[in-house]
Amino acid sequence: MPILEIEGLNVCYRPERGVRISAVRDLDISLERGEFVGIVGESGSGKSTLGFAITRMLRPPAVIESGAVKFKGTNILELTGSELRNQRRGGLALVLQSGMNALNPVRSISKQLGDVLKAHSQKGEHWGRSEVRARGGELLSMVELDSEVLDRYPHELSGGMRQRVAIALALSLEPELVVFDEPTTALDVIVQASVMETIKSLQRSRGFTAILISHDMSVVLDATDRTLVMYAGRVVEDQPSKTVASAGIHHPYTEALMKCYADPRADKVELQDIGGTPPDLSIEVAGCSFAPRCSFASKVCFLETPSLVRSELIQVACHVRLPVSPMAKEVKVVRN
Ligand SMILES: Nc1ncnc2c1ncn2[C@@H]1O[C@H](COP(=O)(O)OP(=O)(O)OP(=O)(O)O)[C@@H](O)[C@H]1O
Repeated sequence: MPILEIEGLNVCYRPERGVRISAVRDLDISLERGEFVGIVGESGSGKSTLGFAITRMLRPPAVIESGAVKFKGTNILELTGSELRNQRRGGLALVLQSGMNALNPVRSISKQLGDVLKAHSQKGEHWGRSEVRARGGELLSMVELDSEVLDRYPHELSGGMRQRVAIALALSLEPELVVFDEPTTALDVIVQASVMETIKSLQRSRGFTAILISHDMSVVLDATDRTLVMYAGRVVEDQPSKTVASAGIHHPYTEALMKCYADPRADKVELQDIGGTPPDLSIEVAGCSFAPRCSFASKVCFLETPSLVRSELIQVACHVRLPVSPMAKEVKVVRN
């Protein structure tokens, strides 16, 4: 059984003043145990909304309009607060972009760890000062930090150290699924690479299932087994990460994204912007959301929303690349 199954998920934001925004649309995703899956897409494509929905951390004005998020077969969207708290142990965890936001600025790291361990303690467990320090030392060493960090406050740590502490906190309850939402975006390139190495090695050694959310295609391709490309709240492509660079079939949006990133090993790099702007998610339009920016788009693309179609290991939602609609078979493909 997959560890995570998302079925027909629709999430929107309904602010008191302002328009309704449909951030995640008709999403179906399935993750096998131990997989490391990357979710990539431009700002506003719905990646974080999805990450928050998976870990049930969405707050108003976000509303889950329909769908299911099944973790080990249980729809976590139907759990009560206390059932959800019980699920956190050995369950789901979220690591956010800035370690500072995840940490309490006025409590030392050991106190914060103690808070988490006590809040989720199980029958027979006692989290006194020495137990917390022992477990804290173990967790910090897992993320390559010295145990003296236990006595520090978040403002005394560098950005990279804070992010490592946030990862240690997330792993303290031994989650089986961890969502990393832009875990290294706020860090400089060198620290970014070393924190990513730690995440990769922890994922392999501890065997948890992981989702890495990033706008950076190269980070996702380097770290993950499988890449999902999101556009305007939908998954438009699902490929094994190692074949993305060489694959013969792509969604035109993925192709455009790939042209925006530089391979640092390449002698010469030519970058192209995608052109146009992402769609206004407050307006429901027929057809493929990428069609107005797509140089291959044809009539059918403006009329029917394409669904993900499988071709061997690849899934692409595009009338032109993997046509299923009888209408799509008749259209003339326009190439630039
Ligand atoms: N609290 C909110 N209230 C209203 N709209 C929101 C809110 N949070 C996000 N949105 C909207 O939902 C859509 C998806 O946002 P989301 O943050 O999930 O995208 P993202 O791909 O994670 O972007 P980024 O990489 O910039 O974080 C966007 O149009 C965004 O403006």
